[in-house]
Amino acid sequence: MEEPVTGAADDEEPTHAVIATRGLTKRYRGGQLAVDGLDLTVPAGSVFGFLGPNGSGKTTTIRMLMGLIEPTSGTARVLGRPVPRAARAVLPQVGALIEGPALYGFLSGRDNLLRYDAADPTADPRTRPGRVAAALDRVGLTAAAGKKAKAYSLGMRQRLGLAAALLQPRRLLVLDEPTNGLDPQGMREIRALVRELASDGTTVFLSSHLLDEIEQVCTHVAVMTRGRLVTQGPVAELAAGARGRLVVTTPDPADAARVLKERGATDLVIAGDRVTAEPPDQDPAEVNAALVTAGVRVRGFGLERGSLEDAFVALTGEGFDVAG
Ligand SMILES: Nc1ncnc2c1ncn2[C@@H]1O[C@H](COP(=O)(O)OP(=O)(O)OP(=O)(O)O)[C@@H](O)[C@H]1O
Repeated sequence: MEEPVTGAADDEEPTHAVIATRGLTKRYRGGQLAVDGLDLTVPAGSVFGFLGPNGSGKTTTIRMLMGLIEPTSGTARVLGRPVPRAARAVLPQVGALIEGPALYGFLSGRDNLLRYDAADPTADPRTRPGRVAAALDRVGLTAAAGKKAKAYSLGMRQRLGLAAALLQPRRLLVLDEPTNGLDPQGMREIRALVRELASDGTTVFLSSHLLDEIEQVCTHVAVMTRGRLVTQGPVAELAAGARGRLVVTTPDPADAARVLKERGATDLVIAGDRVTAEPPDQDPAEVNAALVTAGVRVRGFGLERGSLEDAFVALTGEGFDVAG
């Protein structure tokens, strides 16, 4: 019954991967290819952002990882075990917040958690009140614990959902769009909470369609578009990869491009009086001097700061706020 953790197929698996998928694919019955050959590697201890516009396949992936739907093909491992096959063994170690928490509005926040905890057959009833109090404290809801959940703001509901996910110690938290629909204050609270949880060593996998959210809280990112993985890796590396495009503004763009090319700049683009390029590996001051020496009239010279957004646009060739 138990799947061996090691085996031929595991040899290539990075030992610290908390989530690893290989060729994971989901085609829905209607024919929609929602996830297409996904190879995802989520390192232990990371705050991993799963970034993509609406309809890019994030929720479908998460549902496969949580054993809620079967992949059409490919494999997925969570905490080293195959899902959905070993889902029952794995999922108790995973806290999940998917598509908003299911709460009873007529019950208080505390009573919701007590009910939640009671539904877990492994949870000792004698230690229940302590567990619930600790979870409420963790998400900052102690003062509001006696209020009915229907009187909670959306942000408070999300926090209560997180508290439910945190009743047991978890090695992995999976959060599907945890700040969706929240006001800026609610977003800040959830982000702070995610950072705090991660600092305790819990791996957090969160999906988002918000670039700046990923930049603010995540150590790693995978970028999805139309069911396909475009790239994945540390956020800093990705943003750095997009950094430092050279921008020269000049009435002599053709001459500028020639000089830049001679100096080793690549990927030159001329647009009106703007020449942009991947800068050569030398002091920008030298490049500027070379332009001036060659008689190029330089109005502006600089290196653009790269962002994850630049990386995304460069990788996908599209703006970010596109639907489906
Ligand atoms: N149950 C389903 N049956 C058929 N198609 C589906 C189903 N669920 C999702 N899809 C389609 O699969 C694609 C991926 O959807 P998915 O919900 O995984 O994307 P997403 O990135 O999570 O987007 P969102 O943020 O809008 O939820 C979309 O084109 C969607 O219309």
